Amino acid sequence: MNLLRSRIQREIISFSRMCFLHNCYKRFKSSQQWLIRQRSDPYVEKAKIQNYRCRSAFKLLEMNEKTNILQPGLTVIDLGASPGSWTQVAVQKTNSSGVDLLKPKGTVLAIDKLQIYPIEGATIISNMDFSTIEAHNKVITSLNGREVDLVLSDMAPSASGIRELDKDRIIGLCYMALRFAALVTRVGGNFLFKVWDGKEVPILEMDLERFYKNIKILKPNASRSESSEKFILAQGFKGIQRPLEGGRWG
Ligand SMILES: C[S@@+](CC[C@H](N)C(=O)[O-])C[C@H]1O[C@@H](n2cnc3c(N)ncnc32)[C@H](O)[C@@H]1O
Repeated sequence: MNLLRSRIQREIISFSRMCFLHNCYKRFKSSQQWLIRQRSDPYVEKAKIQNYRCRSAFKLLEMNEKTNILQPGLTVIDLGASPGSWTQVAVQKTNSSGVDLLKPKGTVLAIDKLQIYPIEGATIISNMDFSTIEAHNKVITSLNGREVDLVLSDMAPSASGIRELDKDRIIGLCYMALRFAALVTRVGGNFLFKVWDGKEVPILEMDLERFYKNIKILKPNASRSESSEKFILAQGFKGIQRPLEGGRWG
């Protein structure tokens, strides 16, 4: 009996070792592929040259080129902003330059659960998980009563390796961003956010139609074709009844 038990224990240990080694190999392989892809990616090089913190800047630049959602003078919130390339683009586009010099300055507020190093012209809220009430209150306080023209969300959960679970998690982040956008956006304002395509996306699009006049799906060239990532632009916020101070609704 004892012999059998120790044999089973040995088998379990060697199986665990095999799984551990297999996982190490998978991680090594995927980090090698990541390195190769980064080296041959023209957007990585362009981001370095143009001083953007990462290649994602070109996704927003391209989507803005098509839709003109970023204009001088706008108030913009950037959710899941670290390392900060979308915030850099938002600051550039909402602040006047050249012929727009007479237009008012924009306001950009960026938040992430990770560190965001300072970006001139933006208010940064680092190391704060947006799924907490404290984070929502902090953003609302920083807005100082100003209504928001545009909410951006490039938030993405850390990959668990289980695709369906990750897709569900990003949908959770999208609904959280939508609820917040509905609280702070002015009537007519816009909401641009990232999803990973999946069975929940059509339901999300239907929910968006209750709050926004126009829904567009965008897949910029800078978004890798093999990625299920796509962006949804919801335009023309219809407005909701918001709670007044003291808990009444108005
Ligand atoms: C793809 S990155 C954003 C890149 C950014 N748009 C840029 O251009 O630099 C996704 C970010 O979402 C953030 N994120 C995910 N869940 C979050 C949460 N609950 N609260 C705040 N940030 C979150 C991650 O920390 C990560 O930095």
